[in-house]
Amino acid sequence: MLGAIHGGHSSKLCLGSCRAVRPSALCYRGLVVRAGELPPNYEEKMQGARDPFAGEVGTQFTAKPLGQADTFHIIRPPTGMDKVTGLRSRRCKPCEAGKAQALDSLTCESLRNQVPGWRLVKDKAGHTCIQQEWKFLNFVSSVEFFRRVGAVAEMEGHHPDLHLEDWNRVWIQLATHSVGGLTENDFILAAKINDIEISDLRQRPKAKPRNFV
Ligand SMILES: C[C@H](O)[C@H](O)[C@H]1CNC2=NC(N)=NC(=O)C2=N1
Repeated sequence: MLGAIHGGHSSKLCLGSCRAVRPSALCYRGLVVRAGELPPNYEEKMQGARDPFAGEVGTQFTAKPLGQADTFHIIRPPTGMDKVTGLRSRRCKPCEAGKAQALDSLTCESLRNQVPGWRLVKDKAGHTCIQQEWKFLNFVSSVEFFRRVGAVAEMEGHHPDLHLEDWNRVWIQLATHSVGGLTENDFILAAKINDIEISDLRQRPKAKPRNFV
């Protein structure tokens, strides 16, 4: 459960989850709100937040605590930290046609460097997309991989093009169809797809013959 946001900016990068000290109210940038009325895009602001240190709690965080004595506080990570903590921890944003712009090639190249295994290609319509290929144990494992990817895509509201041929050869293409090119959503989803556990689906390395002595 996340707590109040201490108005100050932490100079330390603090990662980890937050724990309520005593859930009585939230002090958000000096504004005390009831826990039920979380400010908008609260999760985004809490990215990389952490538990307060004992000393911080003990000293009420500073001489001038922003919340009530019994609010619970979180030291916010420095502004813009989400750019540093990586694509995997970010969320895709809904993109309506005409509102989002496709990324330029320089930006695509730098984002591509953050998603190992993916490469920039042209899809069948000639639009730039990113693609990665896999080979799985069998047809069932390939379909299970699609199921796992589908769950992440639905969670993010951003969807890949899934291809499966020769019963266990899989490739995925990612592009933002509403802009006809690549947006950050594609790289965020690519990073999350890279995080999917697939060791149970891959071809097992050929067992070496064991010498029975
Ligand atoms: C509103 C919402 O963002 C759109 O319907 C989403 C759904 N999933 C999507 N997935 C992809 N790959 N491209 C899109 O443009 C897209 N649009």
